[in-house]
Amino acid sequence: MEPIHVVAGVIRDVRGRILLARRTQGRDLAGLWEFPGGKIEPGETPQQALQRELREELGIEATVGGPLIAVPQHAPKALMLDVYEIKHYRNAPRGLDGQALAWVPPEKLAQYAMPPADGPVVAALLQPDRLLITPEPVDGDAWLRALEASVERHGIRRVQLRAPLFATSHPDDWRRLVEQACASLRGQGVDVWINGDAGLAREFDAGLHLRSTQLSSPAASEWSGLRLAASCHSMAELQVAAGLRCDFALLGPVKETRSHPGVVGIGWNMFRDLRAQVPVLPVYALGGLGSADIVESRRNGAQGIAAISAWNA
Ligand SMILES: Nc1nc2c([nH]c(=O)n2[C@H]2C[C@H](O)[C@@H](COP(=O)(O)OP(=O)(O)OP(=O)(O)O)O2)c(=O)[nH]1
Ligand SMILES: [Mg+2]
Repeated sequence: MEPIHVVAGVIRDVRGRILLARRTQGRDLAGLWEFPGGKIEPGETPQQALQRELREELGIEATVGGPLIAVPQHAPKALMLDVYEIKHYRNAPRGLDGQALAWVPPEKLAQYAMPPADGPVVAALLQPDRLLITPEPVDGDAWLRALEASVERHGIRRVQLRAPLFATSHPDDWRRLVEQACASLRGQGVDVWINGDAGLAREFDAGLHLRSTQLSSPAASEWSGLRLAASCHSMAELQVAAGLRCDFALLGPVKETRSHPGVVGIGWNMFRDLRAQVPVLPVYALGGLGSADIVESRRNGAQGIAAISAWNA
């Protein structure tokens, strides 16, 4: 069955607060808060449908801006939640269907109970659209300098420290590099994640990025109290990541990568289908992708892209 195409708008006031509407009684998802909008009718473009919905529900005349994210959802209802920024609007929004309205500071959005497909929308508004994954160090000091330069130059706000080979062969050197990287990246305002090692994540107060192999036998007690993220290659792994309440997951490879020549990617259609099985969870696309792919990733329901080599320069 074709998914229902729903359009919704991110409407802001002069203080940067975002408008949520509460679904009225007697409809599905009653009582939950949502971005104002509704179903596209035959013959309408998404922009036309959104203008109409905002006029009907709020009494505003809106100019629809750029797309934010299109979240595919498989169950309980097959739908595509297609969200746009609203650039300008005339008139003050009113709840014309009797729905309650709330102007919510972005950092408080998570306090409102929303439908599952809104999880990735809120994440798209609040969390970085790029995740830098470090390469293996050859020379530790050069690795650290290159990491700092890359973060600075490309405005990166989320980093995964990953070097499975070096961490195994030089554990003490790796620990020292992680300590230094955590200190300096935090000074640059970066959200830091450590690959695989719960002890280091705890010691340096970073998030723990789980390898896909760690998802097959989750060590929930060892990970308790840590922020978690996970690398996934299948629906089963994504479901474990969602069950662990990971902040986000990585899914790929979407395209063939330099590090794995000959391994064919899953492509965007498969990415979208897998992503649709795990509402709520923000998912970065990984594998052969760079900044130029962010817009396409968002059209396929991704938080953005993760890459080892895209921002090394
Ligand atoms: N508008 C909106 N709908 C959402 C959001 N998240 C989410 O899962 N949905 C779902 C709920 C519904 O199943 C569907 C929207 O359908 P709806 O019933 O509100 O559609 P509508 O405004 O055209 O109203 P109706 O006349 O058909 O009742 O999308 C969201 O943030 N905003
Ligand atoms: Mg509606």
